[in-house]
Amino acid sequence: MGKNSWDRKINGRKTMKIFFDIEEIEPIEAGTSVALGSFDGLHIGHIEVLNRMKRVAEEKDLKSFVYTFSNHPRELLSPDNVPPKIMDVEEKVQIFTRLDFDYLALVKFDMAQLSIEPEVFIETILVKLLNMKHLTVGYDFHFGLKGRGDVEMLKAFSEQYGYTYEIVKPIMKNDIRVSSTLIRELLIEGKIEEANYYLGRRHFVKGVVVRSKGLGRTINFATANLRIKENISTIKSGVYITETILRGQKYRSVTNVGTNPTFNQKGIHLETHIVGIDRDLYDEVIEVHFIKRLRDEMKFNSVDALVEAMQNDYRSMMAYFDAE
Ligand SMILES: Cc1cc2nc3c(=O)[nH]c(=O)nc-3n(C[C@H](O)[C@H](O)[C@H](O)COP(=O)(O)O)c2cc1C
Ligand SMILES: Nc1ncnc2c1ncn2[C@@H]1O[C@H](COP(=O)(O)OP(=O)(O)O)[C@@H](O)[C@H]1O
Repeated sequence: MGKNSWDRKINGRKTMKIFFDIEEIEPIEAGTSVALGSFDGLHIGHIEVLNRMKRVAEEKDLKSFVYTFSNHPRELLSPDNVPPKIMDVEEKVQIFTRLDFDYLALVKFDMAQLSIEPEVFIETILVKLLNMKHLTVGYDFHFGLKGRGDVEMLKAFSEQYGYTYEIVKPIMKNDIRVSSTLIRELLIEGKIEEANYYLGRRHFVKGVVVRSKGLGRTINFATANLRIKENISTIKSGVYITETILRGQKYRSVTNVGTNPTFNQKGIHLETHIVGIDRDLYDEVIEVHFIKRLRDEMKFNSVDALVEAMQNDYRSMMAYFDAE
């Protein structure tokens, strides 16, 4: 196994092999059914592409292969206009692992990827390296130098290189085209229920619990603080009803995303109070799943007023779950 690749194991069963670098990809004798895309957010449109790719892999006895990126191509293309990420590599890996493919390549989108001629990408990466026999992509996928590669080019080369293809049409819901941009906007506006609807699942943030100032315990409201992650700022500040997964168990929780203005703090962070937990969680990994937004984060005049508001949030959260 290469230095950067992982073998994911679930219940001892070997499942998905992950490559973090093109150099790590090994020859795949059996041939592959490939899904190609950025897949930020992994919404219902992406899931459709991935499911169709997997179905063909099963039908044609090919290996299922997801080729995606660990960063957004726009970080190189237009650094001043990089969309906030819906999810980072940690969350992507989490969902891909659940979907269970044979191979996942999380390629860093660098100068080499940016400057590759699309025809060369098809020949050297898809055909030669991945031994691609079938390709599934979304209707608007672009690749290679200046984004010149598109579905028409992929179709045009299929006969010469001996692969079949399927182009997946946009998924529509309520006359709205589901896209990463749509979901990003909904999260930024705090419309979590709508975002979840188009994601086909609950938006979540996964991370390590870090030590903070220890104020939570002094107000009898311990909160697990996540290590700062870039994609936290994609969610509008405020208080949310959430469900937290810790060591595979689900817990009710109430979460604040914001800067804690009452304590004049800086920088956006995410902290959650988990029901039924009364122990140290430092260094543990938790997943916070967003369900409903309760209110804006506010600057209170006193700690007492803040505590009262937090107790109110707690009661709203408990009432929500009791009614479920
Ligand atoms: C449910 C909930 C609601 C919160 N609402 C606010 C708020 O409106 N304004 C604010 O300044 N901080 C808010 N906070 C953050 C608290 O100020 C924070 O939990 C406290 O400062 C303890 O921080 P520490 O864990 O970093 O010690 C909220 C936290 C929770 C869990
Ligand atoms: N119910 C709970 N929800 C969240 N964290 C809890 C809970 N009970 C205990 N903890 C632990 O207490 C810590 C939070 O206490 P707090 O005083 O807010 O400290 P800090 O400022 O370091 O976050 C969490 O990181 C976790 O280790």
